[in-house]
Amino acid sequence: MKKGKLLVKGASEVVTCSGFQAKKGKEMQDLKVIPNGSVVIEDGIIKAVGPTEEILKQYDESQYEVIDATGKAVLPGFVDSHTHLVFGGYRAEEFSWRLQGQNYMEIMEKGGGIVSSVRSTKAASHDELYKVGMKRLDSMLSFGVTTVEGKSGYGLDLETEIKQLEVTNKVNEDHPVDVVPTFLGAHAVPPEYKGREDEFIDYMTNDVLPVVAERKLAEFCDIFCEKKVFSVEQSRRHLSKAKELGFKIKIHADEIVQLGGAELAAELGAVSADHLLQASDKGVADMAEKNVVATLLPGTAFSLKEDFARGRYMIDQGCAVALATDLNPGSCFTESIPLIFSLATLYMKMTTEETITAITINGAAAVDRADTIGSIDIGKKADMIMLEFPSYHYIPYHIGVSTVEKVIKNGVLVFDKEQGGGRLC
Ligand SMILES: N=CN[C@@H](CCC(=O)O)C(=O)O
Ligand SMILES: [Zn+2]
Repeated sequence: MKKGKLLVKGASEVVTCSGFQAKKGKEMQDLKVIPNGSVVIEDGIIKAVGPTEEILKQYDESQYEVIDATGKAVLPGFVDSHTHLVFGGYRAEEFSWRLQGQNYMEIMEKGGGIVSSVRSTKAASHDELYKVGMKRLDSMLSFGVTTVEGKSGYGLDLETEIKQLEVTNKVNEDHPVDVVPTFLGAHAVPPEYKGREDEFIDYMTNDVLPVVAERKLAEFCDIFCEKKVFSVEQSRRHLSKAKELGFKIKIHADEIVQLGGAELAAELGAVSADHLLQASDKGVADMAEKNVVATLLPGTAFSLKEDFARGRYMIDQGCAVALATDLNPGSCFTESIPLIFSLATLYMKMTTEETITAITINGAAAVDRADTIGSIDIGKKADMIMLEFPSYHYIPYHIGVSTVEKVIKNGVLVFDKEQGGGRLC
């Protein structure tokens, strides 16, 4: 009777990240590591975790399929809590323009940037978007990601926003990685609405948002609150309606200019505020007080050659910090978790422990799932990774390279470098 019963046995360390809510400030440092540990899984759920000796006394290993984790570290699956997963086309030329000195907003103002991806996403079929979405999820899985958030926002009209969200929901159904859908219809002002930003927000708020709610296509609503994009007042209006309709809230906040997005996130009870390169001291204090997860995206700052968000300061002020890739076709085209580890530890003054917390339990909190994923705790989904190495310290140490050997999703082995390194089901 082994079906659905898995024993991950004798890991040199089980990095549990134990907890059922976001870790704030100093709590981020404590990974609650069990040396020489084992994990018992039944029907996709963690049934027991503890020192191997104790687990083997309580559970008869002959009743389980066994993964031998001797000499390997086991951690919760990573949660990439901010991505623009489904988009059509690419913008490689913009990368070279940026190398030549043009900045992100200049490119956006001359018709490149987000609206360029809007054109390609409108032109792409459902099937084309599905294929690239699945491919990107495969890549994320290989880095140990078991849950991602995926935003729309390359439609900016009813039909294309719906198409993106339908594809997001479909890849969620078909791929082992879970995808949390977010509606980001207010991602940019389309050219036909230039100078009529309020009308566009009214359209998104009154005509598109209710359809997304009615069809249950997204769990979160997000907005790009930024100078020359959407003001704090427009963001407040749009997000307040979203809340009334039952969406949870995220905000692209204080990325390029200090506009007050962090403060707005706290005022509205957002689950997370993201980017935050320019967040004010008051914004940081407000987020800490109101338990808004500060989701930092160092890959984007790196790619845009901007100063990094003040991760160290935010943690010291008692914030819960999450880290994510921000995978998107413009400002940061990467699925690379190792890159995020390098940037957070080497450039943002975050410790390895804080970085792991930021991409496990705090990532889970950023998608409002800290009660079911993000840690190795009894009763949670068995989403786990096994490294090729004996300790979590190898993750940032092996610079830019994935240290993940195996990925277990809902109690099933779905990726194994030893079996070729592709998706197994
Ligand atoms: N800053 C706004 N939105 C995206 C970038 C989207 C794009 O450039 O296509 C972000 O989170 O970085
Ligand atoms: Zn984003």
